[in-house]
Order: sequence, then structure tokens, then C-alpha cells
Amino acid sequence: MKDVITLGDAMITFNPAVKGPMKYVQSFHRNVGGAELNFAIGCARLGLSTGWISRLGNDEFGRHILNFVRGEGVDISEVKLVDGYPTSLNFKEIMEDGSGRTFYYREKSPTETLTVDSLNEEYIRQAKVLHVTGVFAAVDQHKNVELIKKACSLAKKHNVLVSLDPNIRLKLWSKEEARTALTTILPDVDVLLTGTDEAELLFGVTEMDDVLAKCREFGIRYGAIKLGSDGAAGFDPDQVIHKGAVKPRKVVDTVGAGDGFDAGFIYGLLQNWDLDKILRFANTIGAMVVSVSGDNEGLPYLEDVLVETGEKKFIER
Ligand SMILES: Nc1ncnc2c1ncn2[C@@H]1O[C@H](COP(=O)(O)OP(=O)(O)O)[C@@H](O)[C@H]1O
Ligand SMILES: O=C(O)C(=O)C[C@H](O)[C@H](O)COP(=O)(O)O
Repeated sequence: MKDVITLGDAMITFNPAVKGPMKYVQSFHRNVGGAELNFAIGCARLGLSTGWISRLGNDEFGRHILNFVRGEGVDISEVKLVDGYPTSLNFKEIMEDGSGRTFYYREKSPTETLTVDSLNEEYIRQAKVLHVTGVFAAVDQHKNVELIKKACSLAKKHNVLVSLDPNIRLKLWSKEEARTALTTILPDVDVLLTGTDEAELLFGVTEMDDVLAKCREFGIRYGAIKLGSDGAAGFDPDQVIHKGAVKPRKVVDTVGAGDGFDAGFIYGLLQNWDLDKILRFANTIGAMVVSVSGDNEGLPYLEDVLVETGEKKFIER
């Protein structure tokens, strides 16, 4: 039995050794990234039993990612290394203020070999939450959208909660393509974890009350709008709450904060915490992630979050 499962593409992420425009960066550190994978690692570090469905290239980078993910304690029984498809790459640019851009090399993704028929219904049935994102949908907007829809329909059939982070990457598809595809997934979604721009793109509205009304139309019961340094606004069937951000030690690299927030939100939901506590926990994780360089390196262990929120004493090791 898994608490959480997710499906998506992973990449070798090349983090620049120095800040500034990428065309002047001469060396990079080889790390691992990918929105769904970051989320899975975030959940595993919090102590959730987590599984990841994917395909990687049968190459050195694919083996490295597989070993890394296994080392993080994520179940990889639904991950295969496939011949003829290179493992995807992502080069990052990080500016002095911590903001950044990504440059993808993910055409012919190994996940092209992941088909509707390869989905393991039993694997989905035994989970509590299926988390999907718009990144995987965009990687192959025809096949993967069908795949996500199938995974969501299996989840619904077995009362598995479906969570969606639209994670809209306009380098991978247009606004119109993203809206059309993700709108077909929304009716199966129970939890929506989105940014303001993404909510506007999906629903054509930005005010929290309007977003909420749209979510209710789609039967979405829980969710949050992530507001960067302003924290997040969350909702459940009874209420809407805005919770201010937690002050990060330093903003070093903002990539991955949303995935970390998502992991924290889902963790809190699975503990049956009230919305206020869930948002505080998820905001704390987001603030911890932005203070570390790398997409998932800053994702905290449960104990680290509890020290940060003051619920646990720091023990020097
Ligand atoms: N500069 C920041 N200061 C404090 N918290 C932050 C900051 N940036 C992000 N966060 C936290 O991380 C969450 C996700 O970040 P955000 O940038 O909104 O999402 P995304 O990475 O999906 O664009 C925010 O809701 C907030 O809790
Ligand atoms: O998978 C992709 O396409 C990526 O861009 C990898 C990034 O690590 C995450 O997508 C970060 O996403 P945020 O948490 O929203 O900053």
C-alpha cells in the first residue's frame, strides 16, 4: 500500500556552477530533476510511502537517476530503462536574485514508451493519492494526456484521491494547448495545487473567490493557490484561508518550491490536519526549498520541517 504515487518524466538537471546568463556559464553540477519526481522525493523525505511510474533511457544518466530515486526511498517497481530513447536533460540558468530559466533537451523522452496499456491498475488501486502534473502532459500532449486521464479514471474507480499541479511550462506547449488538455483532466481532480497565472490560464479568473467557484464547478474539494513570497491561499469544503509565507534564510534558487509545497500539502491532507496547519507546513517547506540550490536538494525531512515550525527541538549531530 502506497500513500502517494505519481507518474512523469525525469531529467538530469545541470545546475550552473555560477550565477548569471547561461551562455557564460562554463561548468555545471549534474543533479536530478523533474516536477513529478521532485514531488515524489519530497513525499518520501516526509516519511510517506511513495511510488513513481516512469521510463528512463537505458543509458548512464538513466541508471544514475534510477539509483538516486531508489536511494531516496521512492518505489521504482513501475520504472523501466528503455533502449533507443536518451534520458532527458535540463540545463538551468540562475540569476543573482535566485530567479531562473530552464533549457530542456527532452525530445524523444523515454516516457514516450509509457502507454495506456502499460498502466498497472493494481498499483494505482493500492495508493491513497495519485498526483499528476501538466509537465508530463506537455511532454507528449496527445499520448500523455490520454495516459493521465486513464490513470485518473482508474484512481477514481478505486477511490484514490487525484491531485493536480498544472505546472504549465510554456516552453513545452502553448497556453491554448495547455488549457484545452488540462481542462479535460479537471473533472477527475480532487485537489488542485496551482499558481495564480496557471489558475488564470485554466479558468480565466484570478480572484480567489472566482477561482474557488470554478473549482467547485469541477467538484474540486481541496486546493491551494501558491503565491511565492506571499505564501498561499488554500481552500477546503468549508473555508478559504490566506497564509503568509515563512521567511526563508536566503532566496537562492526558487525552482522546486512548488513541488515541495505540493508534497507538504498532500502530507497534511493525509494526516487529516486542518487547513491552517496544512498551509503553514507547506509554506514552511516552500521557504526551505528556495534557500537551497537545486530542484530537490532543499526538500526537507519531516524532522527538519518540525524544527523549522518550532514543534521539535534542534539536535546538533
Ligand atoms: N521567496 C519566497 N519566500 C518564502 N516562501 C516562498 C518564496 N517563494 C516560494 N515560497 C513558498 O513556496 C511556495 C511555492 O512557490 P511558488 O513560487 O508560488 O510556486 P512555483 O514554484 O510552483 O512557481 C509558495 O506558496 C511559498 O509557500
Ligand atoms: O519537470 C520540469 O519540467 C521541470 O521544470 C523541473 C523542475 O524541477 C520543476 O518543474 C520545478 O517546478 P516548481 O516546483 O514549480 O518550481
